[in-house]
Amino acid sequence: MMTSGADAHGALPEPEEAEALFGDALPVVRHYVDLLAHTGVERGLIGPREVPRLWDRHVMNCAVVEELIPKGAEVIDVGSGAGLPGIVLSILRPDLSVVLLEPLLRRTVFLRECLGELQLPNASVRRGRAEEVKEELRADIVTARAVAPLTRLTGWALPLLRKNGSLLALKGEQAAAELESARGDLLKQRPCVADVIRVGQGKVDPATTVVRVTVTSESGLATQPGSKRGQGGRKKRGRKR
Ligand SMILES: C[S@@+](CC[C@H](N)C(=O)[O-])C[C@H]1O[C@@H](n2cnc3c(N)ncnc32)[C@H](O)[C@@H]1O
Repeated sequence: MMTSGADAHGALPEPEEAEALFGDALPVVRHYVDLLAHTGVERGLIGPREVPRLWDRHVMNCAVVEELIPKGAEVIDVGSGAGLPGIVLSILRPDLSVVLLEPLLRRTVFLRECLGELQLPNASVRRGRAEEVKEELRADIVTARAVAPLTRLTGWALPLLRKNGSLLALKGEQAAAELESARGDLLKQRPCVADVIRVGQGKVDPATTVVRVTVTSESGLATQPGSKRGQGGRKKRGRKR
């Protein structure tokens, strides 16, 4: 059972900036924060010490990544955990189609319950590891936060991307150094360009640091005749069926 309501885990200070950031979506975001602070903590998905900083350090920090996602994009959130950043993005951007990819059953149960409670028809949950779904899933954007070091992460994420698609890896202060030491390996994995971007300036403090890796070649799957295309085998929207 999902629990929420009266706050048993300490105050949940909502930053003033939340209203401007989320607009009409704010009530749904509040509900999600409440689920994280209660059910998420009870089930061991969120550390109790994270509760007072759920808004700024987790939810808002993830939300600003939407600046880098084109309209109507298909997104895979690799290692979604309790839904960060995938659930936040699906609340904020109803135009997106988001797959929350997560191997651990306990977490996928929570994610499915959240999608039901928050009524998010533009998101779905897929239980699995990124390296296991590369023959099936394709996306325009792959997001990942706190999942793996960059070289391992790109090994999982780049095969999931369509040509010109991007991995958006939410990283900390060491992002630029991590990218520089990984650059040679990235190019061996798949032709790509990579940079470090700070998003959410003036909306979140500190701004969110993202390593963006954009692939410049077709994926193997997309060029195979008769192969499944798109998420879960769906053809990409707008293409002739
Ligand atoms: C530290 S948690 C981060 C969760 C969430 N992204 C966040 O920022 O709160 C890392 C998550 O990555 C998942 N994970 C680990 N290896 C994975 C893989 N190969 N493919 C997909 N997810 C993976 C774990 O199960 C876990 O939920």
